[in-house]
Amino acid sequence: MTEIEWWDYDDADEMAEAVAGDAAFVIESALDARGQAVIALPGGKTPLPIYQKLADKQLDWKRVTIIPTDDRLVPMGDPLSNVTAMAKVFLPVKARVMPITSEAATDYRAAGRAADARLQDVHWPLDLCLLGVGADGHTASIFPGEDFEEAVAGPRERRAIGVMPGDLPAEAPVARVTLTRAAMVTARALTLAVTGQAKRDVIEQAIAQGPSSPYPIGRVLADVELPVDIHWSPA
Ligand SMILES: O=C1O[C@H](COP(=O)(O)O)[C@@H](O)[C@H](O)[C@H]1O
Repeated sequence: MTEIEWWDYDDADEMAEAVAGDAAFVIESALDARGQAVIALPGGKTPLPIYQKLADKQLDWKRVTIIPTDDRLVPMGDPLSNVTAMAKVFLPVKARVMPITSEAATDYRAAGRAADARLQDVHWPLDLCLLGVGADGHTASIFPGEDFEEAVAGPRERRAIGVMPGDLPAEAPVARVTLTRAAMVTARALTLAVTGQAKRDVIEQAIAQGPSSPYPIGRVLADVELPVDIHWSPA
């Protein structure tokens, strides 16, 4: 059973400050130990204040690689592109922001294979994997649907796959590329940052269901070997 600790905050700004502080500590430790750090950050809207507070930290950003936990198959620059949002904040501080999608891929599965190949060049495991959660219980871009089992229980060495959500989410109704569960849970630090009571209810239910949870976040968090921190604020 996974050891999970909840951290509650009054608001999203307070949560962002704490999560950015923890992430900076992890990055600093990796830089001290290895001279480089590799972290995965979630997309969507919730982490935007965290990006900014993290980028404001005095770190040797040139030696930090940032990859999205997942991305939508849209052109670079599109408002739905997770890596574009990260690049806007972290390129000015000179971090290496690495896309996991490319416009050249012919279909979502090919895009997933290309991402997996590209990620073989990155130092592994991740120093930090920060995850978000959707109101429907998806995390990164692991959704119920035909690619679900492959994403949560595929070969351990596979780092990324292409995914077509069974029900396309209204806020971003497109195919995706996502890190696999294996790539995420082998990170040296695994952390979630979420807002809102509805998401908290879904996560608590998913954790209680354990490995048989129909929610992606439940499958990802079941039987994780390292302790997991969940940062939460009401809005
Ligand atoms: O589609 C996605 O959604 C989740 C949740 O996003 P949020 O805006 O509700 O915080 C996100 O974690 C994931 O990376 C993203 O691609």
